[in-house]
Amino acid sequence: MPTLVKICGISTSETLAAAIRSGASHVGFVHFAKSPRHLALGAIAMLRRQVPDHVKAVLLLVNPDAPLLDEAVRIVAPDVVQFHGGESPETLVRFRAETGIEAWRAMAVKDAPSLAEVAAFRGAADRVLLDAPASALPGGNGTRFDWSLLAGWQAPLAWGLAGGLTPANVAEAIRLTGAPLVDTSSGVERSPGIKDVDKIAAFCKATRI
Ligand SMILES: O=C(O)c1ccccc1N[C@@H]1O[C@H](COP(=O)(O)O)[C@@H](O)[C@H]1O
Repeated sequence: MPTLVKICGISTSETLAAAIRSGASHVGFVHFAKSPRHLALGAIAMLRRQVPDHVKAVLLLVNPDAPLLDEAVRIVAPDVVQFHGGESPETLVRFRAETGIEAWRAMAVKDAPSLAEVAAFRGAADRVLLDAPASALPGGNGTRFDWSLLAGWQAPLAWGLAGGLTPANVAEAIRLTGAPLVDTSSGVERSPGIKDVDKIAAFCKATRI
């Protein structure tokens, strides 16, 4: 089974096309004002319309309140919403029941007990994204967690690996963790918020091991 690849924080048609051409299974758009990758919902909707059916459009939100979530879903019509804050399992259950849209939840992994918290999202999230703990931002910091924590881990639901993945380390990350999906943002950028088409291509190529 090929590893699924999500390129997140896309903000231009050019880098979106590069991700699609390079074989990404998912492309992500960030709506979070503090992020260098933040886009207005209207701008995301325009890019989203350029995503072909075989690639899934992921909308990243951080602790959205109900009106923002409703508006974002109405304007963007994403295939997936990636919740990247402290959203509860109940919030995700309600979201999925009301919209029928796939819900992912990012989880900060700092130690073994934090991995145990993933089980609370079984039946609530369609997938969890294991990411490094928050620092300047809740995510998108280019930092990785200790992948050896995943040795022998039995995933209680579908999952993906995020945090500090780059073209240079993603193959090793897949080999070590067996991640079925890898997610990168800052690892394929020239500078914060500016994606690099060559790095996107190199990242996608490096996942085919
Ligand atoms: O990318 C952002 O700016 C961002 C902002 C707020 C929450 C999450 C964000 N990004 C996500 O964080 C992980 C890891 O990113 P990185 O590869 O370490 O840069 C990934 O899921 C991003 O989509």
